[in-house]
Amino acid sequence: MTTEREPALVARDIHKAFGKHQVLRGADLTVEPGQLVAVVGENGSGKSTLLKAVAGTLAVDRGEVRLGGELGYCPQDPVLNFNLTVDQHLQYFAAAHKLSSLERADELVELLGYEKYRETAAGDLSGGTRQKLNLTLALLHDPDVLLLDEPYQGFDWETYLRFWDLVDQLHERDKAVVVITHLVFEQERFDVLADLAEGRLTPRKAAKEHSHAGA
Ligand SMILES: Nc1ncnc2c1ncn2[C@@H]1O[C@H](COP(=O)(O)OP(=O)(O)OP(=O)(O)O)[C@@H](O)[C@H]1O
Repeated sequence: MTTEREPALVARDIHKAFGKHQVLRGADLTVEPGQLVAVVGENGSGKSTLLKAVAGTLAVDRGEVRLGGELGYCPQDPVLNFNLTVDQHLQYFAAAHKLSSLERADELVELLGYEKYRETAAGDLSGGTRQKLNLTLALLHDPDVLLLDEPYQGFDWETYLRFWDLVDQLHERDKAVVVITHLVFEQERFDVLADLAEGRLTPRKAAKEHSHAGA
């Protein structure tokens, strides 16, 4: 018996212009729980604009977004307070999400390998470490839908591989994950590639084996 589930994310007919520049012109995206989706497209095609629109940090001109659960958004530019330490960021975000413990934060810091910077102010961190903190903050409340805008910029190779271990774990736990990527070699990791061109998204199945097929 198959049970119909609500999509994790539905974005419909998203339009966004900056002045006369129509960047999004009716973009549609549906993501199911447990789906890993790549948004690909040329520089300037509107990928970050789309994610901001879906995350609700940018007002759209037209269109609708529906989420089937809690959202986590990791923007391209870390939004950190440079005067606060890593630990202070974790504590404030945990409080904002009303989390009773920092267990998940500890796990993520360890997995991304930046424990030794916990007492360091964000302003003194390297770009890659700031990005690790940015990603940790997006994942802290264990969201159901994750939007990641080139989340591994500045990561060294080891951290990049750990990032993918983390995404695999989320995938297995039925989280919906949308990642903006430029890297052709990693496209086989995804269930769906959504091409953004001329303001619209065209989804196509990635070449990988579909572990969820028929499940
Ligand atoms: N706040 C803004 N004001 C004016 N124009 C903007 C603004 N934000 C984005 N744009 C323009 O919208 C277009 C799409 O930008 P966006 O950053 O979404 O592209 P992208 O596909 O993510 O690019 P990249 O691959 O280079 O990261 C670009 O032409 C950009 O200059």
